Amino acid sequence: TTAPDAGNPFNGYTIYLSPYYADEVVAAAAAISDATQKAKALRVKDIPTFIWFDVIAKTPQLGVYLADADAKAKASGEKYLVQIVVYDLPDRDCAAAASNGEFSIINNGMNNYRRYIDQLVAEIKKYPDVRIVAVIEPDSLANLVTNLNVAKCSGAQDAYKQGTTYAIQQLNAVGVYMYLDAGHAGWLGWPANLNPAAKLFSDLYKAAGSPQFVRGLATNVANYNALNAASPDPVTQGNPNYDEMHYINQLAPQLTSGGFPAHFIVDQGRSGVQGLRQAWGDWCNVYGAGFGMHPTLNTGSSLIDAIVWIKPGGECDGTSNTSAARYDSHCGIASAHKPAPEAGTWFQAYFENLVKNANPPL
Ligand SMILES: O=[N+]([O-])c1ccc(O[C@@H]2O[C@H](CO)[C@@H](O[C@@H]3O[C@H](CO)[C@@H](O[C@@H]4O[C@H](CO)[C@@H](O)[C@H](O)[C@H]4O)[C@H](O)[C@H]3O)[C@H](O)[C@H]2O)cc1
Ligand SMILES: [Mg+2]
Repeated sequence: TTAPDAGNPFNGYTIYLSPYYADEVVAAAAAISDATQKAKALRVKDIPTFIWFDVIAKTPQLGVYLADADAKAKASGEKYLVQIVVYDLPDRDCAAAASNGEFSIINNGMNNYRRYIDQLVAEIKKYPDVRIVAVIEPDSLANLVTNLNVAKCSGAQDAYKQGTTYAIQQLNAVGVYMYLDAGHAGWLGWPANLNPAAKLFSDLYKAAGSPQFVRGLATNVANYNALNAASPDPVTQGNPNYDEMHYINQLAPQLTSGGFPAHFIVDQGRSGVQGLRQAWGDWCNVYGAGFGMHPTLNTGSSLIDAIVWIKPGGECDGTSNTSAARYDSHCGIASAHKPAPEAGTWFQAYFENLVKNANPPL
């Protein structure tokens, strides 16, 4: 694979359903006694989400999924696309505690990260007929825009830049279509953050050699913002970019003029209900959230390739156990659903609420 297809990489492709998430959903539905809710829950297993590679031990599993997608493609005559999240930088999630990862900079982190990327690439090379869309490193570059005052983030600055650069260059060489994580309207969408964000993204993109398969940015990953809010959520007060569409419309021209003609994908997996948060910065297991707009290419904007579900609804954002090593206070606040298990593990009560509160209804 030398050059990307022009236009929207999702066009004409069948999205591969994560068996991992489907299994979680089937088990969750089995635990729901109400017949109506159980039926609604089961519908979620047929909605495509992104598969998160949050530990190096999961990298061989990518080959299993690619082989499965390849077989399904050959059996059906359809073209298959697998959605993944690359998420294993050393000193990960530097401004929070809930999703701290396995690698640390001081403990050979950069070598371990390159090994992680190399192992993903080795699996990808085996299945050239399966298209891959990858979200690159949620919460990494966004933290370099707003949190250099946090020691762990300023200490991780070089690692995040070198790591994401290595990732996009290596994945570009094997034809993976990529969207860099770009926080959300309530993070980088504040007017004061827009230009610094655009500069960081376009500088990194150009320094990496403008990799052709880097299609643009992913927004609202694991967050709750509306794509198009009917009216501004009160917590957005002070920010004219009160939803993802406003954020994208303001950011895109700054990226283009910076030499990065970006398109976007927007996570709506947990955006069905607005007006839930006490503060816009509340990000952990926000209570009352619902599954949102279903994945579609009918986005209403030429800037947005697809509405997607990136954070798999029902997988926890972080533990509420105050004595846990990865306890983050954001998971203990009023708007956080408690008690909550460790980040990434199944949060049954939360999933049941996502089903109940889904908008559009399941
Ligand atoms: O009135 N004004 O003019 C004005 C101007 C600027 C203001 O400051 C802005 O305030 C914003 C909050 O409103 C801050 O945004 C929050 O930043 C946090 C990281 O620091 C993010 O947390 C991450 O969330 C991820 C999931 O999204 C988690 O996976 C991850 O673990 C977790 O760490 C929150 O989402 C995000 O909402 C901005 O930094 C800050 O610059 C405020 C007012
Ligand atoms: Mg997180």
